[in-house]
Amino acid sequence: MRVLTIGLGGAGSRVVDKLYDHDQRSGVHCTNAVVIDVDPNSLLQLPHLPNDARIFFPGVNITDHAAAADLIDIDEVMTRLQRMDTIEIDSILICCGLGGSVIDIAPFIIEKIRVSYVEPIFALAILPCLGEGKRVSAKAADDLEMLQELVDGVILFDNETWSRKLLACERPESAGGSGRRRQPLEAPDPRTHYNMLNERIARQVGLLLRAGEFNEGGVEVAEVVLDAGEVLNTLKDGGLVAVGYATERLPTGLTNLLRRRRSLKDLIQGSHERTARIISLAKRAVYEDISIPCDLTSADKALVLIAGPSAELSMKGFHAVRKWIDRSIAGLEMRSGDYPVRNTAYVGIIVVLSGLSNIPRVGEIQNIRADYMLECEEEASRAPGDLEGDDHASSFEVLSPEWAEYGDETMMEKDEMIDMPAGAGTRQKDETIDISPKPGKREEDGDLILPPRESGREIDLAGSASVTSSVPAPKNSTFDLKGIRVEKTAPRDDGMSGSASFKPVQRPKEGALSGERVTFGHGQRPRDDLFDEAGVRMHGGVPAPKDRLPDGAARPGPRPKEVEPGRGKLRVLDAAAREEEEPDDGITWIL
Ligand SMILES: Nc1nc2c(ncn2[C@@H]2O[C@H](COP(=O)(O)OP(=O)(O)OP(=O)(O)O)[C@@H](O)[C@H]2O)c(=O)[nH]1
Repeated sequence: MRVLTIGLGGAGSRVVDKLYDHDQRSGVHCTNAVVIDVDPNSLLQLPHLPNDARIFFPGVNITDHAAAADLIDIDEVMTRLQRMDTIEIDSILICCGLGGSVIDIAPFIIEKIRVSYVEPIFALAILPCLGEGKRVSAKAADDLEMLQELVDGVILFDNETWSRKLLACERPESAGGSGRRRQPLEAPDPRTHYNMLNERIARQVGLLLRAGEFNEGGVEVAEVVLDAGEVLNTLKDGGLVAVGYATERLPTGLTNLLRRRRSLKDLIQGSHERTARIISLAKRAVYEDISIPCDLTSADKALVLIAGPSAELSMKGFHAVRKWIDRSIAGLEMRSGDYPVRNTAYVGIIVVLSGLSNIPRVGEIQNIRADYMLECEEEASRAPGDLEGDDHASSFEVLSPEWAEYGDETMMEKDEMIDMPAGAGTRQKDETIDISPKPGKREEDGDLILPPRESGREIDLAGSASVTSSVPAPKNSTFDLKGIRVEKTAPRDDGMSGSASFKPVQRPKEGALSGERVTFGHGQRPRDDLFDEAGVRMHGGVPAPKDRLPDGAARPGPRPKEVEPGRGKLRVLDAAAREEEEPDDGITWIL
């Protein structure tokens, strides 16, 4: 699908930068990108976007993050958008971090975009970590509700879940793969940490955006598997959306080659392995490697896409997965396709669940908001006038000294990014600072020039002044301490535990979909013939369907057409080099 991606604020800009990078490397070129921010350092540090894709609105006092949205001139943004070549786009994707300040311009921008564009607008929204404090979570809950009303679908990514995953665990790369393990991640700096999260987002969402597109070596593309319309229809009117994405490295090496050639028995065995691999990948995509943990049975629509070398794409496994998802979701719309990719060492699967009504983390931030509002009211009744100060404190009290130190370092680094005239340390108050992110930048310099200050105060470009002073620390530094949960100062236990109502996501018992011959337990599923067609049966550990889960009689009306898997071929460039670059689960189809 051809998409115009718009990044708002630090998180949105960095995510769009990553999406753009993946798109360029894939050779598909289906992404137009533009990012908007009031923090010059955040824009300067984006490694991939061209300069004219960065829109900077300088503020009089950029540490006043509450006013970030006031600084942005929506008409100027629209003019820039209209200058872009967006004639062929299928949709618009607004990327943003919930709980930030630049997201406040979303309603104004979306309103204007609706006037000028007919394409559907989606949002890719990032939920903050719990450790960022109750105030951020509370604002995130507000922001999410605001977005839901404005756009056609909100794809969610949860920083909390993925931060834990990336930081804490060391788990096998894959059950049947080469056995490589992820390295445990120790004490990452915020930049690396966000970079890892953004890489994950770009893989999950980027591939979905490219699902119906092919690279320029189009002659090798035999057939479209899932076109943009299928992806759009899954996301559209979808409310909240989660994207699951799991990959597995295929066994390689001489032993594997010999084993394959040995006998017919091995061939049959190989076929079983391929089936089991697809099924176990689907399980992982839905229950583990999903952008935000959710209840599969509360989804309205689903889309399944498997990809990898065509010889490794077991149709039996694919059909089993399709049936499983189709029977599990509450709604009626199910789309699927396969996506043969040459020269890749990975098999992967994407599962999109949309129209989700049960997402524990969303419930959690809503509860935190209620809790936080109560606290604010109590605070206000105790000491009216002090609330604002406390408010600021609540966002920063969770920061440990190490991170605070890092924050200062980061800000110093950010200062270094700014190209200041000689003698910057003693610069005059009216000096104009020209920040040129990259040599060669010509056209858009106007956006990256801070205006002279009127008052005698110096502009604090990095927003670092208030961190070390008695003034509350600034919130809009590029890599501030957000996203990192520090147990020591996390919100009060009682506050959190009282309010967070986690409904555990239903999971099947291990082995439920572990292979070809799996059987149903008693009373768990509405129908016993679930996987009959594919010769696969399920154990009883699969999540029991909710009331709305369809059984034969409960599904009214005609079923929508289910997409039959097609066959397409995507040329993969330099797969070996990509393997070097992406030692974890980087499937080479992104090239
Ligand atoms: N995944 C990811 N999340 C981020 C990143 N940067 C920030 N976030 C999250 O997004 C939320 C909003 O942060 P930003 O987008 O930087 O905020 P902003 O809109 O630029 O404005 P300020 O709040 O003034 O910084 C934060 O609370 C973090 O949880 C990033 O690079 N990747």
